Amino acid sequence: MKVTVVGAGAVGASCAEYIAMKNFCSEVVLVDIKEGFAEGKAMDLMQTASLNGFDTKITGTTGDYSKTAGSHVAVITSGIPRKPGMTREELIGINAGIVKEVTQNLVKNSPEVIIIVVSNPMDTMAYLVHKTSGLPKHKIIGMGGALDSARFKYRLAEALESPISDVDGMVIAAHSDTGMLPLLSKATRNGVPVTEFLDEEQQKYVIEETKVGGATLTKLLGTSAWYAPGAAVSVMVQAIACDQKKMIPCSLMLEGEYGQNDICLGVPAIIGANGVEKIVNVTLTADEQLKFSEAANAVREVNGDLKF
Ligand SMILES: NC(=O)C1=CN([C@@H]2O[C@H](COP(=O)(O)OP(=O)(O)OC[C@H]3O[C@@H](n4cnc5c(N)ncnc54)[C@H](O)[C@@H]3O)[C@@H](O)[C@H]2O)C=CC1
Ligand SMILES: O=C([O-])CC(=O)C(=O)O
Repeated sequence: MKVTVVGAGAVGASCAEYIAMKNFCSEVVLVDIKEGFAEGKAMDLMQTASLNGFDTKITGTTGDYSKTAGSHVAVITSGIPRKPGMTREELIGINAGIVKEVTQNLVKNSPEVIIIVVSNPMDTMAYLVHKTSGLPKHKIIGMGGALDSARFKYRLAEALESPISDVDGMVIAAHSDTGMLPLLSKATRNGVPVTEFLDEEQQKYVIEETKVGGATLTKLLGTSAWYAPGAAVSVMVQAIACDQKKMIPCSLMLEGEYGQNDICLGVPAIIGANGVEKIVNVTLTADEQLKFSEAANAVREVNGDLKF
């Protein structure tokens, strides 16, 4: 299994590192536009192989897409990250052009590829890939929900004063500060609804901190996060590589599901060898359904700024 990661920056390199350390792929190719950068990151990572015990071969290239030919999966992390005080949506002007060009190069060299979109604003970038790649819809997957759900579980465990492995939960809708929808009604601690343990104030705290999880880290770091984003991508790539049929919330093109059409939004899906095997329809409360629709309206407005 060959995986290409475009963008050898913070998220791309973290993603390549987690994929290699989990040892399920034969080859990872890093691509960047900055001269020598991907080659350098690949060499540095390869020099951890004997220390960390993996056999995945990692190579790097400055923009030579012929080296990516025959990739089963490609991850797009190229583009600029936000700075403190910015929204993800403000990145559209620069990132849309980059994502479009990268997508064309990837598909030209790997016509059968499955693309995982990471660059922000992610739901809109995933939509752009649908409109410009010519790939079938089950082969385009936006990464947001896997990361946001991990942050939700972190905040739930904090409020519950429990180990993270005791909690389960999922975030759907948009990968944005206001459009994320942590499904508190379905979150559990060892099968027991978390609402039985947390009072209203604690529930509100968990939801609000989850939604601004990326902004909180951006303020602390001066740029956006990379460890959890890289780990989230590696889980998605592994689900495809190992045909795990794992249920992961991902940003997918909706055609009637959750009452939406012609938009990419986070919904739970079964991820396996074919990419998206199935979108899972979860029953939402009336309030959750309303919030999902509001998130859709906001993403649709951002999508309106795209030029194809
Ligand atoms: N969907 C999600 O959950 C997350 C999305 N992100 C997004 O991922 C993107 C990358 O973030 P970082 O890695 O922190 O940024 P970074 O600046 O560390 O890395 C981006 C890399 O992309 C490269 N690049 C730019 N144009 C390129 C092109 N045309 N071809 C190939 N490479 C190109 C740059 O040279 C740079 O090395 C940002 O848009 C960020 O907002 C970040 C974290 C989570
Ligand atoms: O916050 C950002 O800009 C990067 C991102 O999407 C995340 O970490 O969730």
